[in-house]
Amino acid sequence: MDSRLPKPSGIKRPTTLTKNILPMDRIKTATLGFGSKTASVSMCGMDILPPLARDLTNLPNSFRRERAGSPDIHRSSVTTGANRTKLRRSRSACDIRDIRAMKRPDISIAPIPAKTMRLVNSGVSNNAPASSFGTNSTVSKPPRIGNVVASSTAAVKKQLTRNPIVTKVGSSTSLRSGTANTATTTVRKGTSSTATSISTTGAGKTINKRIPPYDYKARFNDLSEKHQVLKAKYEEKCEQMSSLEGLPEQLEESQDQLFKTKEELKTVNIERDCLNQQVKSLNLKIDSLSAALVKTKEELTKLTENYKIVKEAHDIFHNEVQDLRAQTSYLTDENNILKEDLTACKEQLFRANMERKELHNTIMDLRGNIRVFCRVRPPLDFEQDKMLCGWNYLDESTVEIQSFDNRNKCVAHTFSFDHVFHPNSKQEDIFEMVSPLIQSALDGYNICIFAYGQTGSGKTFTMDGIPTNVGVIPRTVDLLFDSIKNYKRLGWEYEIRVTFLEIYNEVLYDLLSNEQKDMEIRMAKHNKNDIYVSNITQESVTSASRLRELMSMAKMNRATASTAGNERSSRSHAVTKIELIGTHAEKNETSLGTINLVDLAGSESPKTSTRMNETKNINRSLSELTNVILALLQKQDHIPYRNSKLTHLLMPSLGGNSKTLMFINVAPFLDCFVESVKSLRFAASVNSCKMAKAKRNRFLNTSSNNSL
Ligand SMILES: Nc1ncnc2c1ncn2[C@@H]1O[C@H](COP(=O)(O)OP(=O)(O)OP(=O)(O)O)[C@@H](O)[C@H]1O
Repeated sequence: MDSRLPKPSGIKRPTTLTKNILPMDRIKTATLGFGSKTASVSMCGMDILPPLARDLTNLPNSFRRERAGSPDIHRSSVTTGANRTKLRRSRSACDIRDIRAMKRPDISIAPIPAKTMRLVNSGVSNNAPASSFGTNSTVSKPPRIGNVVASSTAAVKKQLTRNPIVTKVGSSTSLRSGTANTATTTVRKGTSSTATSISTTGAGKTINKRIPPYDYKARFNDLSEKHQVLKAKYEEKCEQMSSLEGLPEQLEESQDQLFKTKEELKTVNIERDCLNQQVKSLNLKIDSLSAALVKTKEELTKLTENYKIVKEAHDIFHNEVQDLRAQTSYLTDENNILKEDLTACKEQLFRANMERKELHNTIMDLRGNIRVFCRVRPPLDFEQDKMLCGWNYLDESTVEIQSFDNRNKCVAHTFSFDHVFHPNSKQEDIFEMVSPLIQSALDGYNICIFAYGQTGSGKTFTMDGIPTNVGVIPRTVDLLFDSIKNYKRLGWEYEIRVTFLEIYNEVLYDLLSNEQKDMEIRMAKHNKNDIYVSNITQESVTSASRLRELMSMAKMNRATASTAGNERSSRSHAVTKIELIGTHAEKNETSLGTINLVDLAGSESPKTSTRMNETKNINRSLSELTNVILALLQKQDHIPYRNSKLTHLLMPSLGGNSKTLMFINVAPFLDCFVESVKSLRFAASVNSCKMAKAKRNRFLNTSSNNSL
C-alpha cells in the first residue's frame, strides 16, 4: 500500500499507524463494524480491533480506487497529465458537494434487532455455516440470538468483503460500516485534497476541514482524531454490547420458561378436562341427591304425621301405664297376701293329701289287701267253631260256669271274686279297677299285680295287651308319670327305677341284659321283709317313652330266648318291678313304693303236657304261690315264701306291707272247662284270704337310708 501511495517529501510514516495496520484479510473482518469485537475474536484471534485500523483499511481501498480509478479515470490517466489536473479539480468539487451533503449526516444506529430478526426469520440455524445464510432450513426451537448475531455478522462480513455496500447519497458513494453509531466517512475520489466530514452525536458538533492530500501529517492527525472519536464510540458500543450479551441467555430462559409454561398449560388443560368431567358427575350426583332429598322430605312429612299420631298414642299409653303401675302396686300387695294364703293352702293341701292317702288306704283295706279279678276272654275269629262252656254272669262279682258230665248232666260251678270281667270287657275297664292300686304305690305302698290262668287264657293280653290295645303295664306307666306331674305341684319329686326279670325252670334271667350271669334273690340288710336280686340291671327312667323302650327291649329279649328255648315265653314267669322313690324336700319326707307286675306261666295239666319238666316247675311254683296265699289266709306263723323263686321274689308284695291284685284269666271253651274250674277254685280261695293290714312306707329322711 505504501508503495502505491505517493510519498511526500519530508513526511515520515507514523510508527503507530504502521503498527495498527493489519493485513487485508484481517482488516476485512474488522471493517464490518457491527459485532466487530465478537467477529475479530472468533476469526482473527485478536482481543480488540482498533477502529483506526478499519478506517485505514478503507483508506487504501479508496486510494486504490483513486489510483486505479474508474475505467474512465484510468483511461484518462493514460492519455494526458492535463486531464489529471482537471480530474483533481473535479474531484475537489465533488468533495465539496459531498461535504456539504454530509454536513448533517444522519447518524442512526442500525436496528440490530430488526436485522437480527430478519436473519432469524430467514431460518438460519445456530450452527449453520455462513454460506447457508438465507437458506430455508427448519428448526423446532428458535436459535440463540448470540449465534444468530455471529452468523449474521459473518454473512454480512463476507458480503461486504465481496460486494461492499455502496450507498449513493446524492451523487457520491459512501461505504457503510453497518454499525449504528459508527461515524459515516465519505471519501471523495479523484480530488487533490481530502475532505473529511465527521459527525458525532457525542461531540454534538461537526468537524469539517480540508486537508491537502499531500499533508500526510495533517491527515494523520485528522485520522488520529477520528480514531480517538471512533475509539470512544467503539468502547461505548462495547459496553452496550456487553450489556446485550446477557440477552441470549435471557431469551433462552424465556423460551424455556415458555416451553415449561406450554407444558404446564397442557397439564392444566388436562386437569381442567378432568375437573369438567368431575363437575358433570357431581352435577349428576347433585341431581340424584336432589331427587332423593325430595323423597326424603316427603317421607319426613309422613313420618312427622306418624310421629304426631304415635305421640298421641304414646300419651294415651303413658296414662294407661300410670294406671297400670298403680294397679300393679295394688296387685303386688294383693299378690303378697295371696302368697301368704297360698302357703297356707299348700300346707292345708299337704295335710289333706296325707289324709286322702290314709282314707285311700282305708278303702283299699276295706276292699281287701288281696283282690281277685276274674276275666273271661272271648273266642277269637278262628275259634268260632269251638264248643263253649256255659257262662252265667250273675252279678259284677259272681260268675257261673256250666258244663255237662259223662252222663250228659249239666254241671254248674259258681265263683265270687272282687270283680268279674266278661268277654266284652275292654282294657280301659280293666285298668279303671287297677288304677287305685297304682295311686297306692305312689303313696308308698308295695303293689303286686299278677295274672294267673291256663295257657292261652289271655294273661299276656291282660298285662301287656297288644300295640293297638295296650294292657295294664303300659297304662300303669302312663298313669305313673301323669301322677308324678301332679305330685310335683304338691312338692313331691319322684325317681323311678325299673328291673325286668324272667323265671324259667326256677332260674332267674335279666331281660335287660343278654349276658349269662348268676342272679340270686337276697334279703335286704336293714329290712328283713325286703328282698333284692343280685346282678340285675336296674335303670332309672325319667319319661314314659323311655320306660316303654325298656319294656320293648325286655319283651324282645324274652322272645329271643323263647325261640332258642323252644317256646319258653309261655313256660316262664315275667316280673316287671317298678320302684317309686318320692321325696318332699320342704316337709323332709320320703316314700318308697314298689309295683310288681307279673305275667305268670300258664298252668297246665301234666296229663296234656308234652314237656313234663317245665310243667312240673310251673305247677310247683304256682302250687307254692297257692300255699303262700293260703298260709297268709290262715295266718300261719310260717309262710313258705322260699319254696319257689316266684313266691320268694314276690314276698314283699304278697304279705305284710303290700296290696295284691290277681287276675284269673280263663278261656271260654268247653275243652278248657276242667282247667278253668281249677283256676277259679284257686282264685276263689285266695279271694277269701284276709291279709294283715298294710302299712305305708313313710319315713323321715333321717331314717330313709335304712328303709331303702
Ligand atoms: N280279652 C281278650 N280280647 C281279645 N283277645 C284276647 C283276649 N284275651 C286274650 N286274647 C287273645 O287270645 C290269645 C291268647 O292270649 P294270651 O297269649 O294273652 O294268653 P296267655 O295266657 O298269655 O298264654 P300263655 O300262657 O301261653 O302265654 C292271644 O292271641 C290274645 O290276643
